[in-house]
Amino acid sequence: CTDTQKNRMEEFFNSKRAVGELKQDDLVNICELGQGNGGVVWKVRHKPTDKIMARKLIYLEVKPALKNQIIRELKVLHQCNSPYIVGFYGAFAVEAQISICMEYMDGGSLDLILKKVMRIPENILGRITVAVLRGLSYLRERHRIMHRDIKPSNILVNHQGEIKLCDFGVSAQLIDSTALTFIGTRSYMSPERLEGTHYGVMSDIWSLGLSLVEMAVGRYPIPPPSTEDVVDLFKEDPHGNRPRPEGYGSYRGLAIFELMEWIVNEAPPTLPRSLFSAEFCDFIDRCLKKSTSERADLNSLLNHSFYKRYETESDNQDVAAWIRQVCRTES
Ligand SMILES: CC1(C)CNC(=O)c2sc(Nc3ccc(I)cc3F)c(C(=O)N[C@@H]3CCCNC3)c2C1
Ligand SMILES: [Mg+2]
Repeated sequence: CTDTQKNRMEEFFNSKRAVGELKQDDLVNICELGQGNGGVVWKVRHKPTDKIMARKLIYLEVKPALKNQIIRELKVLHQCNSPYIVGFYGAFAVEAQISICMEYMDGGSLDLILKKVMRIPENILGRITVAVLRGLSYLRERHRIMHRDIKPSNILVNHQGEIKLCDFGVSAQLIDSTALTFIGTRSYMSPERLEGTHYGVMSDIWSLGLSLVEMAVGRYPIPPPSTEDVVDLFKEDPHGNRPRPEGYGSYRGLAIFELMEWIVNEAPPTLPRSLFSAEFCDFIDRCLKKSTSERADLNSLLNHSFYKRYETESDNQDVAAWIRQVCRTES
């Protein structure tokens, strides 16, 4: 943890103390930030403190007892304090709506960023990898939980160049019951999880690998684009700065079930060696091993040359500059 990171967390902690107990009537909607599967997120202002927050609304048709248990368990999020985890202000329920109020990340989520640019450059993907692995390590070491929903839309960035995780499940036993209701994008799920066998943090590693390939190539990587397709993508714009043309990379492929079958039965996607560094290609191959016994675990990835190349950066200025540039080309 660098001094800057410590100061920022101290700052957040103080602003959180000023907010105190969150109440529905204290929040004013500013604009909608996104619609996920089973949840919508609003940019809101907390009137008593004028703080800007992100408020996630989740519609959960469950018995009041279960709803109160979820709210109680969400309080664990007050203990999740890390430079790589989105800050948490509090959670409350009004009728069947659960509200989770969190730090507003003004760069948005990586799925929305990816819609603006053709692809995310390898050096930025390296910094994203460092943040995700450190976030996963924090959750495992300090809270003994895995994320369960690693994908570009759950990795958020801001103009300070910070990269943080959100939407991880803290109320474990409720997750699986509710996860079935939030079918959503099971397409980031690992083969073992799709097969319904037991899964663990190794499943998060698969999801990280798949997310990195999607952000590197610019489209969901299953079924894999032919190497020619990928080379064409890069020929058009090697630096991937141009906003993508309409329909580019939009996923017209397999239906969700065929997709799940493909993930379980076919070979995993790989990165073309001609377009990415050997370390990045190797890192991806180790994340996307279908068998969990062959797949790299968190600790070995924290010692991988691709991670090592980017973990030394102490400030976030490279990412901050890139976010500014991307947000300037407002598409
Ligand atoms: C069931 C649930 C609401 C309660 N238990 C849960 O434990 C959670 S927690 C949590 N979110 C969350 C987590 C950390 C931060 I920081 C911010 C957050 F919004 C979520 C959450 O949002 N889940 C969404 C529901 C829609 C489909 N995608 C996953 C949950 C799940
Ligand atoms: Mg989400």
